[in-house]
Amino acid sequence: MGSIKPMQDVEKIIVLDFGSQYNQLITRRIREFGVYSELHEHTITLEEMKALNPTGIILSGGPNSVYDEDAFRCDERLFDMGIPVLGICYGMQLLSTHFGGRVEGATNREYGKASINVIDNAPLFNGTPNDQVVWMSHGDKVVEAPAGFAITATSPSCPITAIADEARRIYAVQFHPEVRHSVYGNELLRQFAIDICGCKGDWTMENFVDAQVAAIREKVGDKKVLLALSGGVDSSVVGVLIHRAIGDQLTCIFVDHGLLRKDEGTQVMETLYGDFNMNIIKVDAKERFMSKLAGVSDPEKKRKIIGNEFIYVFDDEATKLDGVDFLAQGTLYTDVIESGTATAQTIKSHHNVGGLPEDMQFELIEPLNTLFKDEVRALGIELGMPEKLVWRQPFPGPGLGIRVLGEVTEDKLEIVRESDAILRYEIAKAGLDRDIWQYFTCLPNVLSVGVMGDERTYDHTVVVRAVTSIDGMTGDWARIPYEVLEVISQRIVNEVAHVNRVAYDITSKPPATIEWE
Ligand SMILES: Nc1ncnc2c1ncn2[C@@H]1O[C@H](COP(=O)(O)OP(=O)(O)OP(=O)(O)O)[C@@H](O)[C@H]1O
Ligand SMILES: O=c1[nH]c(=O)c2[nH+]cn([C@@H]3O[C@H](COP(=O)(O)O)[C@@H](O)[C@H]3O)c2[nH]1
Ligand SMILES: NC(=O)CC[C@H](N)C(=O)O
Ligand SMILES: [Mg+2]
Repeated sequence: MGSIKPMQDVEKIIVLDFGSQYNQLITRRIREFGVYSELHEHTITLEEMKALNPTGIILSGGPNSVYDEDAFRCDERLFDMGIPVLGICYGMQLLSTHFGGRVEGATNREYGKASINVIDNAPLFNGTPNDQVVWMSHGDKVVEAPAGFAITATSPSCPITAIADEARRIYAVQFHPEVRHSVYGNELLRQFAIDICGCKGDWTMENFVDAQVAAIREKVGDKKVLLALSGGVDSSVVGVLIHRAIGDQLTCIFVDHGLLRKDEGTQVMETLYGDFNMNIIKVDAKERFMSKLAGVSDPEKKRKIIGNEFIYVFDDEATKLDGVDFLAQGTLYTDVIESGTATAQTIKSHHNVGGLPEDMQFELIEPLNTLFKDEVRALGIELGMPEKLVWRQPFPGPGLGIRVLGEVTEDKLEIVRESDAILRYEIAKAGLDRDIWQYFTCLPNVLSVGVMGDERTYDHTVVVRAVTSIDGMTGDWARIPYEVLEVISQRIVNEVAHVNRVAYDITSKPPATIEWE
């Protein structure tokens, strides 16, 4: 995952991805207490793992049963590296069978909170009570612990809840410590990283900046880098980071694809020119994007067309500059996971990951692709960036192209652009812009009957979407006060032509996603 391996010399825990929905939470919980952690595919080889120089390894949960023919496995030599290993759920079942234990399908699936009993002085559970509540999500279970392993926790429904081989420093738990419902889960992960692996816990965003700057310098040498700069948080942070590393070898390209919000093109250029001393080129690519999108209504097709066209624009700019080998993007971990990986299903193809053309010539530099949005914001503050930029709400690369549902036309874009501008104005006026994670309007392409000035209308519905979230992975609909909603609705219907109805989306993520396409 990712093209740059910057953190060679930093103490770190590697999490192997066996497809659990929660595996990304493991890495971020560990980073939260000062130990760098990254997620890697379970197919990683011993040689690749050694190159990462990990201090400990965690095997994540996953949907497979260990005895399935095509169940995900890992390079078994990883167990002989002599560094501590922690198996979680599927990870426990996998390492148990590897060491000669036995796993069976349980008669009942166990899903939700469970009370477990920990033996006295059990490693991993140090300092936590013997009776504790954890969060389980499994169908199979270990029914015979492997030789050399002690059973360190039990529960009525899962007698072998945790095991440990202290001599080999191999540990496993059937429950999910990374999920907040496991009351002492964080403690357990901390014990593993700090006490068992011996990490110092002194990793900070400052170390991250230093390591990334050094790695970017080494990788780029005297070549040139193009940065896809949107004016959003992620690519601006990448811009400052790369500029710190290689100065004028960096050129930023801001693409106006005709799918930007009202006045965004001019605002981005003013802010970025004003605040940073970087080379920025604005490319007017409206015609080429709109002509490629004409007649296309399938959301995944639209995303891929937009992702491809971005790269073709960068290609054209690169040939003008000569000697550009690298393309930098502000890709986050969320973009990677939602676009689908070897183990995770594609939810939607983010233009900058799943939407890239197969014949792309550039080598990618994506220093943020292991981080979550809130971590990137912390990084922006660490880099001394202005708060107004760091706290900007996210805006997706495909822009209004995925907020006009179905075919994108100029008329429909205009409705979204104008209604979105009203929404943003009113949210800021009500002082809610920092509390709500993301807020926008979209056009579902639904016409309905209304009455305006005694006349029948048959016009568009605009949907207001506003969510609270920490990292965009999950979210809840924002409880905007009725008075504010009322003003928003009135203004949109009165001021935006061809709108006679405003609806408010009250769905959380999951089951919905934040954007409608
Ligand atoms: N209009 C654009 N011009 C150039 N690059 C873009 C544009 N829109 C998106 N990108 C590239 O795609 C990446 C992903 O977009 P995304 O919206 O997730 O990040 P961002 O715009 O940097 O931050 P934010 O999430 O705050 O909007 C960006 O980091 C940037 O590299
Ligand atoms: O740069 C981007 N390119 C994309 O293709 C893309 N799709 C969704 N998003 C943003 O990602 C976050 C999660 O969105 P969803 O809940 O809709 O999947 C939200 O913040 C979305 O706005 C994108 N950002
Ligand atoms: N969450 C998990 O890792 C589940 C592991 C395995 N699929 C089971 O059902 O037991
Ligand atoms: Mg953006």
